[in-house]
Amino acid sequence: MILPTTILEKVWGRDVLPAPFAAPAGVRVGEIWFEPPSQLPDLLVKYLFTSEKLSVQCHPDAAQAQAMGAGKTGKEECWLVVAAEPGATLGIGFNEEVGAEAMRAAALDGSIEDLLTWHPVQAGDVFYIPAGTVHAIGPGCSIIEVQQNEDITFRLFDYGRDRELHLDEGLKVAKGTPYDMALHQRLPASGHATLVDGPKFRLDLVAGVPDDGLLYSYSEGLLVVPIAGEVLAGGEVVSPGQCAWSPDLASVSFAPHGKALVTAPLG
Ligand SMILES: O=P(O)(O)OC[C@H]1O[C@@H](O)[C@@H](O)[C@@H](O)[C@@H]1O
Repeated sequence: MILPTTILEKVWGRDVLPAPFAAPAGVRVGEIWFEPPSQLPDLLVKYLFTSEKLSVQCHPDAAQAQAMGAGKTGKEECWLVVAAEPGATLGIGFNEEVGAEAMRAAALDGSIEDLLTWHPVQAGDVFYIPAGTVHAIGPGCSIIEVQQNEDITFRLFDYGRDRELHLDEGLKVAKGTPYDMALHQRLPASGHATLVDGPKFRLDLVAGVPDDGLLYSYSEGLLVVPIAGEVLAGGEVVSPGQCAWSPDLASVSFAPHGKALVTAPLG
């Protein structure tokens, strides 16, 4: 079942999108969401298109979201950079440990931007972002994001834009630590790759036809996101730029030379 999309306009979005997407006239598209189906409500897949920096922000985990009355599951996310302009960077984690008071002061005067580690990126970079990680996506990126389906973002700093900040909530959950580079990887030139294996979801790159191990791992409902070539799911042709739900991986047909992401919730 191909999922319907919702387009979100963002101050940092783009009015010209890479194929196969097209922005409606006059709309600065920041995010395209694939609406989660009732059979699999826990995960949200989005494309992000950036022309400016996103806010410096963080997300709570489940316990924090519940304690704050802000949600149930919290939000962990994973980014796959599908295209990046030369010099594109993602701010993730801090260059050095930052204490809560120093972080508050840096968020208030904007110097938090300079305390972040700006990682140079290219197509194929993958970053898992645990709850509490302070981050800011930079301009010039097209990203596929897989996230827990809860829309809680605490903005710490927004470059003086006229948008709401959530400094007190954000500082309760923000970790003032460097990013753990063990959570970064690059897509291999060939072959399958497990990109995320918990705690909240699993995400794999399927290159060509999945092996038995992968079929076993995805024996229940999943989302499939073709990135090169089409797949067949539930009798529908699913193309790059689309996302489909399937009751299991065995019901999806992959082209021998195609590439697709598959993802399913864990726990
Ligand atoms: O608060 P802004 O800058 O609009 O960014 C909001 C966006 O941030 C990204 O890092 C992701 O977490 C997206 O899921 C989220 O929608």
